[in-house]
Amino acid sequence: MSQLTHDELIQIRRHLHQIPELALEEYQTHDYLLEVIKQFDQTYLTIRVPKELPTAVMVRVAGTNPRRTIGYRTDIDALPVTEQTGLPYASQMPGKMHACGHDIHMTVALGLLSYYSEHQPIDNLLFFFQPAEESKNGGKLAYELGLFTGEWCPDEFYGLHDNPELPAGAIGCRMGTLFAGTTEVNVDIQGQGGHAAFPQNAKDAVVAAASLITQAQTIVSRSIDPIQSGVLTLGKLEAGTIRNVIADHARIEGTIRGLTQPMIEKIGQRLQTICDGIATSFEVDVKLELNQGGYWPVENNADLTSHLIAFMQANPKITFIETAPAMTGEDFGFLLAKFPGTMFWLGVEDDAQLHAPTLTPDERAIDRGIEAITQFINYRMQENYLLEE
Ligand SMILES: CC(=O)N[C@@H](CCC[C@H](N)C(=O)O)C(=O)O
Repeated sequence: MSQLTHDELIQIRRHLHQIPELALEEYQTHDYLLEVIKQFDQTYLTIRVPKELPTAVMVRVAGTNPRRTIGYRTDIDALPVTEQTGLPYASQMPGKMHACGHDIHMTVALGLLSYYSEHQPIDNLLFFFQPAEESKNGGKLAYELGLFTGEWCPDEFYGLHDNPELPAGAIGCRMGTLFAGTTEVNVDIQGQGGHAAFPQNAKDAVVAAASLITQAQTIVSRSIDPIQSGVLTLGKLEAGTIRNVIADHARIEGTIRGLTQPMIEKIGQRLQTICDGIATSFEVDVKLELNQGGYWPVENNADLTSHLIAFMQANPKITFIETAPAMTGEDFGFLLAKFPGTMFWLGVEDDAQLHAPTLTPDERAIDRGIEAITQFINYRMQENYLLEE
C-alpha cells in the first residue's frame, strides 16, 4: 500500500470507530493498527511491539541524514460511554465509544506514517501509538517501562488532541500550559446498614455521601482564588441495593483539575478536610484516595512551541487559532515533563463536546490535520538541518 488516500483514511477511521476498547485492553485496535502499518512500504520502517506494554505500537522511520529523532504520539483507547450518534459505523462494542476522538488521532498518525513510509524524512521519526490515555497512565507507564531508550528516545515530542469547538482542520495551540493536571478521586464511605424504618439504628452511607458531595462543591467556589481556576467533578456515585434497606457503603469517584500543581494539591487537601468532617459528623469511616498518576499539567516547551505557532500562523493554508488553557487532562503532560515538545489541538467542528455520546467529529479534519502536521515536521527537519550545517 502506498500513501493512504482520502477514502482509505476515512475507511480506517470508521473501522477504528467501530472497535473502541478501554485502557490497556486495546488488543483489537492494536492488531488493526499493525495490520495497516504492515501494508506500508517497510524500507525505512522498524516496527516494535513492546512486550511490557502489549497493546502499544512503536514505529521508527529512519532518516536520510538524522540529527535527531522527532517523536509523534497518538492515544488509542476509548471511553465507557454508550454511543448515541445513530451513525452507520457506530461502535460495535456495547457501552464503549471513541467519545474523545482517539479514532481521529490514530487515523491522523497513520496518515503521517504512510506519508513518511513513501517520503524518507531527513531526521528519524518515532511514532508512538499509546494505550491508556483516559485512565491508567499509559504515557507514564511507557516511560517507566523504559520504552523511550536508545534509538527509541525522542529528542522532541509532539501530539494532538481533537477539539469540537474549533473549525475542522484548524490547529489550536498556546505557549505555556495547554491542559490541566488531573487527579483521580475515590471516596469510600463505610457506615452501618439497617432497616429503612429504623434509621436511628444505622449509619446511613447515602446521606453521608450526599452531604460530602454538597460540601465538596464549596471548595472551588469558597476556597480558591476566583482569579485562578480549579475543578472538582464527582462523576460517579454508587450506593445501596434496594429502597427499604439503609445502605452501609457508598463510593464516589471523581476528578480534580488545576492548571498548576499547587492548585491541584490545595483542592485535594480541602477535600481531605471535608472527608474528615463527614466522618465525624455522620459517625462513618471515610477513606479518600487521590491518584494523579501521569496526568501532569501539559506544559508546552517554549522554544518548540514558538516554532510551531510561528509556522502555523505563517502558512496561509492553515487556520491557526491561539487557544486558552483547557481543563481537560492528558497524560502527554507526563511525557512533556520528560521530553521537550508541544501538544496542540486539531479542530473537529461539532456541536457535541468531548466525552458526549453524540460526538461526531468532522472527518475533513483528518486530511487537513495530516497536511498541516506533515508540513510542520518537514519544516522542522529542514530548519534543524540548516541550523546545524
Ligand atoms: C482529553 C481528555 O478528555 N482527557 C481525559 C483524561 C483523564 C484524566 C484522569 N483519568 C482523570 O479523570 O482525572 C480527561 O478527562 O480530561
